[in-house]
Amino acid sequence: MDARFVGIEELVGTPSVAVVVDVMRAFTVAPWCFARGAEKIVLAESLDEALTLTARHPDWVALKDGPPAPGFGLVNSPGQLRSVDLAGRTVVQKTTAGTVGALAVKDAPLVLCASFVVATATARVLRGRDSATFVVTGEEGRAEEDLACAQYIARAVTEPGANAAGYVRRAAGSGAATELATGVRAGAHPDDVALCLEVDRFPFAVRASWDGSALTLHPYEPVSPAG
Ligand SMILES: O=C(O)[C@H](CS(=O)(=O)O)OP(=O)(O)O
Ligand SMILES: [Mg+2]
Repeated sequence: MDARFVGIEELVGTPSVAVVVDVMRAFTVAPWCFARGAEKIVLAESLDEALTLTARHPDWVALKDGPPAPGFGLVNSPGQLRSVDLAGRTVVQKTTAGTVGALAVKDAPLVLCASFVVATATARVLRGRDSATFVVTGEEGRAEEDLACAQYIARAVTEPGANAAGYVRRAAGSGAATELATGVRAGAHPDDVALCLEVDRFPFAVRASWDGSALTLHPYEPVSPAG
């Protein structure tokens, strides 16, 4: 598989397959929402749009990064989310990097939102594809945690069972991990870094598709053989 690794600003045209990587924390959080029972996640373009959507749909719940804020019932923290019951709920997610990256490739025929917790499932969806564009969402395409995860997934496509340890070590040493661990990033839980570094916590991938009015995430089961 021909793998390209680009920042959001470096995207040119519409890729046929896009894998949007945000390890810390948007696309670790999204699978956690599904694990806690969420039915779908709607990606908002702005905080205002997130609040407009939840005003229109009072049973939906808005999630943003940074500190807790009025109108947002959830924060972008896997450590905080893992004890929240989201059974049947629709989550509206808006973050600084991850959701922006997914919206930047919304016209691509296949968009996957990925992190270490869904790495192998994501690789299995990609198996057999000629090419994939990995969108490295953090730090203008240079975020080490996102790049390491993207490179691991690309490798796992052609090398099932590839050892993730070196990639996880790179992510553990990233600036984002340090910021989360030292309280620089608001809305964090002490377990966030560890939860973001868990490889294959979940057996499903996460697919983004346009549902007519919004880019919406759902769990997506790979159909290719296991591995
Ligand atoms: O919530 C996060 O960890 C980040 C916040 S920021 O990029 O450091 O401002 O957002 P994300 O979109 O999940 O990378
Ligand atoms: Mg990030």
